[in-house]
Amino acid sequence: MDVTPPVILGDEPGTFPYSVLTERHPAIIDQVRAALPYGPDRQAALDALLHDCTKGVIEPLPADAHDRDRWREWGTDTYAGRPWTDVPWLWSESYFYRRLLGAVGYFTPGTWQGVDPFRPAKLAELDSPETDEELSALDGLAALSPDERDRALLHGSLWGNRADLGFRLSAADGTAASGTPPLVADDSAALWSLLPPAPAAPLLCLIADNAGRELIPDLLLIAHLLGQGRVERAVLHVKPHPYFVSDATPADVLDALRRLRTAPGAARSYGDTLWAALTDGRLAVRAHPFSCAPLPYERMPGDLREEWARATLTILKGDLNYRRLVGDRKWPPTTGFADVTDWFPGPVAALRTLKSEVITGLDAGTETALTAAEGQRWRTSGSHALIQVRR
Ligand SMILES: O=P(O)(O)OC[C@@]1(O)O[C@H](CO)[C@@H](O)[C@@H]1O
Repeated sequence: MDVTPPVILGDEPGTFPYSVLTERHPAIIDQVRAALPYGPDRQAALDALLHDCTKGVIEPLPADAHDRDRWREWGTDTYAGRPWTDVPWLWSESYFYRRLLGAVGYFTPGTWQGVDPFRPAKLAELDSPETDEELSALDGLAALSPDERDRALLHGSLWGNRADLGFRLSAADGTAASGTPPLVADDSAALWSLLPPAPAAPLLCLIADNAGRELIPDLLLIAHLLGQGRVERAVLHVKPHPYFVSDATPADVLDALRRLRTAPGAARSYGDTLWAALTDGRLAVRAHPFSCAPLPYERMPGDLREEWARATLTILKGDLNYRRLVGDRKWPPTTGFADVTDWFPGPVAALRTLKSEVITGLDAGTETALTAAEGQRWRTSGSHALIQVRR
């Protein structure tokens, strides 16, 4: 008997996925219109997308789209003609961002080719006083014990996942929740045991999520692990094009590096470490097309499978990567994390704040306590976090 629970759709009014499709996506279209002075042709394309994604059905990509065939393989042949709310939520969200980039002319020769519609918001965050504060806090790390420093940098990367610009559009007061309650699952001991101080792990892969205030602590963690000799080589996976509002692209990596190297104090030396690691090849940045695929990682192509099989550890950051890792399904929360990730080609860790319904690997007591205190809100509020590891 097949006991795999159903994939999450966006078809139930009152649920978080439904609100993303019917409220968040229109709000993102407005945000994009306000961010850059798109001309009448682009405004009309955005009008058409707004109509399509709220009142229309899924349309295939135009015949001349460079990635039309890729998207046919990824699902447009199956889902074209269906309402956006009736297909897997993971798929419809991802397709929305592809269509948005099409509407603003990101892929077509002309003024807007290659212009990230989310860049103004990303830069504002990167240059904010909050980022200044986070960078100056690095000066205090030298006074900590090695274990405390490890923990501070790991938790910096974990909680950096709250800094998600798309998520803030939906947070009740426009900001993500503050405070850091205990983790709902914490396998950090297993994570550190995979990355002992010696011998150095030959390869760490980190699959990044958001730019700005999440990417900076991700880079700091990588610099720390390289600097400590826990890791010989690291590959940072980012998105090949703008995605889910604030997801990191190669351009965002360069912006983050610039931010670190122009900061005073310890931040600058972390930036210098990263610069040196990039130039001598100990750190590589990769932007694979599958990073923007609307599919679970279980369907990863052979080259990624091969790389992640070689890695001592692959760390996946954030909510969307978690959904893609465990499958965006209605798992009972106590389903074993190791059971749903047993197909992953090597040891894998998830560092995630909880921003959507899907969850695995909780113990029954934790689930009961969270639900008693908050109803189901703990699943989506972004105020809880986890570190889960499968060796
Ligand atoms: O992956 P991230 O940045 O942590 O979160 C992405 C997110 O904001 O977008 C989705 C809803 O659009 C949810 O999975 C989640 O809330």
